[in-house]
Amino acid sequence: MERLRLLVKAPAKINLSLDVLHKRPDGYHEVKMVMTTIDLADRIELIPRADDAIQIISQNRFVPDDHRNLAYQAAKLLKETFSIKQGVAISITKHIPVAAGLAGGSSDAAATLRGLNKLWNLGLTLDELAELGAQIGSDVSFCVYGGTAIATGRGEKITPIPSPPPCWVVLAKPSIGVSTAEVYRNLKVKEVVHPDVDAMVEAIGRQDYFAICQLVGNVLEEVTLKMHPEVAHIKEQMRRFGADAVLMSGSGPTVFGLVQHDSRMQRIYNGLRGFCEQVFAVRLLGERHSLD
Ligand SMILES: C[C@@](CO)(OP(=O)(O)O)[C@H](O)COP(=O)(O)OP(=O)(O)OC[C@H]1O[C@@H](n2ccc(N)nc2=O)[C@H](O)[C@@H]1O
Ligand SMILES: Nc1ncnc2c1ncn2[C@@H]1O[C@H](COP(=O)(O)OP(=O)(O)O)[C@@H](O)[C@H]1O
Repeated sequence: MERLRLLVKAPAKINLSLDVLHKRPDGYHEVKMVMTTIDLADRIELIPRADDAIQIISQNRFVPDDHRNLAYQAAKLLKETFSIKQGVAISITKHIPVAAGLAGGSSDAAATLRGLNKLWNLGLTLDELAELGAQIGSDVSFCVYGGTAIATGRGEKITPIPSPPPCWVVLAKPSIGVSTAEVYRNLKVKEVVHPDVDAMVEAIGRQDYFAICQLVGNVLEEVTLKMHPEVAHIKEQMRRFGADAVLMSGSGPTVFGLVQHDSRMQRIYNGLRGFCEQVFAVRLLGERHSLD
C-alpha cells in the first residue's frame, strides 16, 4: 500500500529592517528586526521510510545531503525529543537561492517541523515548534510562523504584526555566497547607524507604503558591501531602474527592491537580468494562515 506523503511549502523571508543592538556574552548578537515572507518557496516532500533512517534528497549541488542539512536537523530533533521510531525521506526542491540572506535552509527546517508534526501526529502548537526550531538556528522560529513579525533576542523571539500593503519584491542575487557568521564577526556594533525599527512597525500598521520604503534599513549591509562591491553595483542598478526602496536582505548578498506598479517591476526585472544570473519578481506573502 502507498504510504502517505506530505508536501510542504517553505517560503523565503526578507528583512525590511534589521538592527543589531549589541554583542552578547554567548557570541550571538542581540537583534531587532522586521521580517516578512515572500512568494519564493522551496518545496519539501516528506516520504515515510520502512526503516528508521532520515534521508535527504536534493538535486541542488549547494545543498548538503547529510546531518549538515537544516531539514535533517529538524527531523532528528523531533525524532529524538519524541522517541519516534519511524524514518523519513525529505525531498527538497530548491527555488530559494542558497546562502543568500533569504533563510532558505531555515525555512526548509521550519517546513519539515510543521510537516512532521502532521505526519507523525505529534499535536504540537506553532509556539512549541518555534521553540524547538530555535535550537536549529536563529531564523527558524520566524519561519515556523511565516507572515510578518518583529524578531528580537538572537532572532528567535517572535511578535506577529500585520502584513505590509501588497507590492512586488524584485530580488537579485549575485553569484557569490556570504557567510552569516563572518558578516556578524566583521560588524563594528558601536559604529552602526541604527534604522528606526519602531517607526517601520508603525508604518506597516498604518499601511503606509511610502513610509515603509523610506524606513527600510539593515546594519549588516555596510559589512557585506565592503566585502563584495558587486552588491553595491546591484543596488545602484535597482535604484536606476526605478525601485521605490532598495535594500540587502539579512547578511546578503541578495538585494531586494520594492515596487507597486507592474510595468516598473517588469522594467527592473528585465534590466537586472543583464547584470545578474538569479533575478526573481515575487509578491509579498500575506498573513500567517497562507502557509499550509
Ligand atoms: C542575518 C539573518 C537575519 O535574518 O539572516 P540570514 O542572512 O542568515 O538569512 C539572521 O540573523 C541569521 O540567522 P541564522 O542564519 O539562522 O543564524 P544562526 O545559524 O543562528 O547563526 C549563524 C552564525 O551567525 C552569528 N549570529 C547569528 C544570529 C545572531 N543574532 N547573532 C549572531 O552573531 C553567529 O556567529 C552564528 O554562529
Ligand atoms: N536545506 C538547506 N538549504 C540550503 N542550504 C542549507 C540547507 N541546509 C543547510 N544548508 C547550509 O546552510 C548554509 C546557509 O544557507 P541558507 O539557509 O540558504 O542561507 P542564509 O542563512 O543566508 O539565508 C548553506 O551554505 C548550506 O550549506
